[in-house]
Amino acid sequence: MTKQQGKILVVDDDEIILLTAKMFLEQYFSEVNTLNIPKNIPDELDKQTYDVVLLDMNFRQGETSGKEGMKWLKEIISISPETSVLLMTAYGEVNLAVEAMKEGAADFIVKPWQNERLLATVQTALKLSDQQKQVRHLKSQQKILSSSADHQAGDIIGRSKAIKEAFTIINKVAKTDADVLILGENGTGKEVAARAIHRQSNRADQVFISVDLGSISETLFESELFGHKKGAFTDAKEDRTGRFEAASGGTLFLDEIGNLSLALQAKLLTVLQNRKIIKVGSNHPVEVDVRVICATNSNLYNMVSEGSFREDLLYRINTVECTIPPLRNRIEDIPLLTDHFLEIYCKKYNKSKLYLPEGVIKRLQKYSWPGNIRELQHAIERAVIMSDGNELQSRDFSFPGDSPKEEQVFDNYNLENLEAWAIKNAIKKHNGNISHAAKELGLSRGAMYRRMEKYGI
Ligand SMILES: Nc1ncnc2c1ncn2[C@@H]1O[C@H](COP(=O)(O)OP(=O)(O)OP(=O)(O)O)[C@@H](O)[C@H]1O
Repeated sequence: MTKQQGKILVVDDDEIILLTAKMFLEQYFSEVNTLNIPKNIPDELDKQTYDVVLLDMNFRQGETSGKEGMKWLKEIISISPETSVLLMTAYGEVNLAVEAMKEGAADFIVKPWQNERLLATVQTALKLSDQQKQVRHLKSQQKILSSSADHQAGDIIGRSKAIKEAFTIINKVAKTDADVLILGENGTGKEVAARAIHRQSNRADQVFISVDLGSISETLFESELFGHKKGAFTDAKEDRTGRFEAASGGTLFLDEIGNLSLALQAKLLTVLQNRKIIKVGSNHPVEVDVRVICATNSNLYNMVSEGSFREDLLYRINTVECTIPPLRNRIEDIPLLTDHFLEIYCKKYNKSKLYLPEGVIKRLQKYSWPGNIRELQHAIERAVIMSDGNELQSRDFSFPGDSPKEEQVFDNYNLENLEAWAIKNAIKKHNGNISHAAKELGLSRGAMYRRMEKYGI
């Protein structure tokens, strides 16, 4: 008979009860452990996660109040909320057991038990615990997904020779489970490419979770990626599922991998090698089944020679490399992309279809687009908002460096104008590298993006 997967813990001060329960339950469930001292419960739950705990109500000779059982019930629920607790009561203590169910126990078993009834009750409790885990998993996925929903994009648009080379790699690698490293300047569409790989993969009906490693602080890195146990640190008010676990079964996109410190690179490497995570505050490894796609705008090979990126991590993540070309090297794609964004923004701002004259397209193709497609997208959005009539004009676009307004900025010392000017020029100076520009301005990447959004850059 194949045993059902399930970890059961039986807690009772009576060794005979422990032995009988263990011998019986072990025939049906994959792991059954026992404890005769309830005060060891917290340590045991810290070591491993149990699906079901069978808990005695009284642990002292002659004691029938059930107070101790109630205390441990609350403790178990607070340490491990997804564990189903079954209380074991003596005949006549049924009222107490009902009281315990109000406190969160899944059910109760009257001692001496009938084996079939014990088996059925434990099986139901196991199912309940599985469902609770699924609900928690879905909730945390939902939370993470809704926070990244704004960044979702459609298919990769483009027909230039340069982007077709990237398509070839994407199509070849998608069906495999190989780890992929996507390289390219900021805003070229690395995340769009990662989503395209996911959509064509065997994991397409599972989640795609994206993490911007550049915006996670050093202290929160482990908790964000691997999760934490309640109480692991001051702000850990409840258990938290990390991105690796939430992405299990699907694809995890690690953006800006070049921004990780050497210490965090070592932690990430261990997880990528073992495919197991350990939550902060726990010492119990959890297996994760994720396909990892990394991206960066940094030159990781240079970083390896400078000693700021681990060579072993680079070779762990770059099984296949795919470079997304900058927009200035694929100007043939500009008409397609502008059409695409015009459609989106005309709809968004309730404008009737806008036309882009040939001359304006040529002007757009002459510009170097240091912020790549993201910059083009913002430029079109701003032009749609500014436009009158059904045609966009060159004046509806403002290109840093060629606008006479640039000089006027200093006429009135308006701080917002000055800030927008500084941001645009820092991006230009660093050839579209947002991280480097943000560093020069003394901003985090997150703060930089918020300001770019604000000023429509
Ligand atoms: N080929 C494309 N077709 C349509 N939209 C695109 C394309 N490539 C990029 N975009 C859009 O451009 C913006 C930037 O894309 P994305 O976030 O994928 O770039 P990135 O290279 O990952 O940027 P970063 O390096 O800053 O993280 C997004 O809004 C995305 O929808």
